Amino acid sequence: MSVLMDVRDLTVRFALPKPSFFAERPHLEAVRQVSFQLEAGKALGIVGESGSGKTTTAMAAIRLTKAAGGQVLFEGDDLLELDDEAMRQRRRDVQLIFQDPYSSLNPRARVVDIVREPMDLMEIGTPEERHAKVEELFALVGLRPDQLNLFPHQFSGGQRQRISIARALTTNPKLLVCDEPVSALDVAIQAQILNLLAELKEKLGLSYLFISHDLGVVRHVCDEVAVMYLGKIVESGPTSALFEAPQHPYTQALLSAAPSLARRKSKGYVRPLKVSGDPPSPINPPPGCAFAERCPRAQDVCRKTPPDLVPGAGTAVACHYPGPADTI
Ligand SMILES: Nc1ncnc2c1ncn2[C@@H]1O[C@H](COP(=O)(O)OP(=O)(O)OP(=O)(O)O)[C@@H](O)[C@H]1O
Repeated sequence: MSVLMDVRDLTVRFALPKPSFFAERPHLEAVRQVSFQLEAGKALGIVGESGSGKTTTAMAAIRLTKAAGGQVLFEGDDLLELDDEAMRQRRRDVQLIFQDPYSSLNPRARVVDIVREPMDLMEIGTPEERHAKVEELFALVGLRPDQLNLFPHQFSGGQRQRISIARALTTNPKLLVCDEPVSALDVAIQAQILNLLAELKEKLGLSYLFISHDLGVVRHVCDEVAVMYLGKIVESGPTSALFEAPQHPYTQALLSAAPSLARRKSKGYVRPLKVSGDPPSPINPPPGCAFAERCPRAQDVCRKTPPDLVPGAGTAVACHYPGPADTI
């Protein structure tokens, strides 16, 4: 298997407003030396609580957010170093699917034009070829040809996500970055869209960077999973190893809080996380392991020394005391 994307020590800092004229400008380190590899034709899920840095990692990896450091080798080219023209060419290889198909489609345009637009902007093919491609993709994502001239409001949420997927596929991308692609949809529709994404991955040999706070969703689609906590990957590995034998106490807490589909469907259900407290502030991250304050296994070393991400038999884990859940 060949590596499509090799991310090394990716770091992203955001400047925050100055608290006073004389004070130094504070920074928030949203992504802290994150490294991962994505193989061609595979899906890597990035999971974690809100604010853990999932979206910023993905956006920095495809240069839509500025990185403060690191490398992103995409088929060997460092995306962070490419000049504008080379990056423009590379943009065809990477497309995005957003959470909210309601707001990401222009309400005043017919869907045929919405889907064709990336090819128009990137001057791909003749007008006839572009139209034929739209028709082909419409069928591929499960929409009917007689729906081509309708407007977005004439479609359901799931159908609108199908339109977004068709649009993303017009440039024949190698990588789709899917940022919470089913979070805005009813649970019953979520499965249909996840199945479609899994099917397209096989048919087209696509790779996915798949961002979700929902482990159940990631399990459906991803070959590998990386768990983020306060801007760092704390555990990563093949999906089966991560779900069956998680080694990091934070992954174990996330998994034990992941509800069954039936519970998620029940009205008013709020997902609990079986650890107390909140993550520390990313403005002043603690010197040791960021999870130490919430961790049932934490010892002195955890509060002082940050653990490295170390490969193990199943997953790679950044913890001074990794081990199965029943050791908590
Ligand atoms: N433009 C920005 N300026 C300042 N801080 C930001 C900016 N964008 C994100 N952050 C901060 O960076 C951290 C990571 O945010 P990010 O959106 O990547 O997390 P996430 O895991 O994707 O969360 P969510 O699931 O809520 O989107 C958070 O502390 C967030 O407040």
